[in-house]
Amino acid sequence: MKAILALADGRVFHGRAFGAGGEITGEVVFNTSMTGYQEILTDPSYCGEIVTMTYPQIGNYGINLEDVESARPFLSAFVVKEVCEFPSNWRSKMSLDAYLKENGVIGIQGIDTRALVRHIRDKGAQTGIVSTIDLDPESLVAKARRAPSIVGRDLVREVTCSKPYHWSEGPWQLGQGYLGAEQAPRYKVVAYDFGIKRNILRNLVAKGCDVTVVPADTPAEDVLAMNPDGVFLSNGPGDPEPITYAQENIRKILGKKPVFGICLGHQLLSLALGGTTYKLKFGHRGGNQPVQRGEDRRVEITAQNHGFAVDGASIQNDAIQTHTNLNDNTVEGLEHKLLPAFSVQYHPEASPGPHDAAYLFDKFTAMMDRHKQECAE
Ligand SMILES: NC(=O)CC[C@H](N)C(=O)O
Repeated sequence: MKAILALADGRVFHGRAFGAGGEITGEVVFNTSMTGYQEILTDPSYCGEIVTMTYPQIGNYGINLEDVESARPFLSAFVVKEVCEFPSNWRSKMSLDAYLKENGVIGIQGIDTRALVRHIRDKGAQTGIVSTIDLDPESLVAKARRAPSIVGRDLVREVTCSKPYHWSEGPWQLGQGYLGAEQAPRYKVVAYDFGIKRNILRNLVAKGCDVTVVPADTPAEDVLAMNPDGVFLSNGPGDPEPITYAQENIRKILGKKPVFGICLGHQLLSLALGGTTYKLKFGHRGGNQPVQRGEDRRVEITAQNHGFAVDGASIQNDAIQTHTNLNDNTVEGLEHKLLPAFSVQYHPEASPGPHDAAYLFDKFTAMMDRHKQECAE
């Protein structure tokens, strides 16, 4: 079956449908990870986005029931050069095609993804449409132009949990699957779910945290009433600016409890501090982004997935820029000058991606230890 991907600026790509049929709009972005398509499909941060994989063949190891980062895929559509029809892996339970069909996600293959990515890099990420129903390029471009932009929309409400829940699953081990907590938890953490990835929760459990996940709009008063040792701000989709309720809650928690933010959490923390964010030309998505830690100039290869960034100058009175992206010098990490709060724009939990930044979870527990001690004195 034929399918078309059309961009708002008029560029059109013809391909073949896989997964579910239909029509959907979204911000067209690309991810440079060579593996990890399951984790990418189920990362709620991709809500509202049409994701293109730069790796040319996707689906080789099929779909298993373990490598998921949330309950289901949240992205709008999936764009690939070639889908592997005969997956091979001992954990595989079904093909990528069958998985996308089951979850109602539209796929398009046979696309010259190199040409598409070069176009996005030159012209910028923009709204697009994928359709298996309407195959008229002009009509599709017109629909893409009319579709809402990702800027200014609250997508967090579409992915956050509806009620609080407790998380106790730890990291995965070969032959054993996901482990439980190895030790009695030493820290009580409340994690704001703006679209949280499970591997963040697993990393927190591995470091001795007892984690309660709460909906994105949970009032700060309710979180503080739980008396946690620390508050975690998760990743999540879309533009951080319209998520004003989260910024207000973070402002009320700052200084009272240690705070650690990742990706959208980092952007929301910066906005809560009075900083500003802006949309990057085409974002950072992949498992090979070089980031330098200012303190000792150590370079980490990081996993990333974001289209917005923090303006460093806007927060320099309150926070130190701890990490910098070596590709484009954008802000990758912050630490408050006086209060126990820090955040990174990238994904230390990886999944998929390199584990160079896993030390940040220890930084959070060390911060909670220090704060506990200071409160006891
Ligand atoms: N992974 C994330 O949390 C992404 C943050 C935000 N949605 C962005 O695109 O910049």
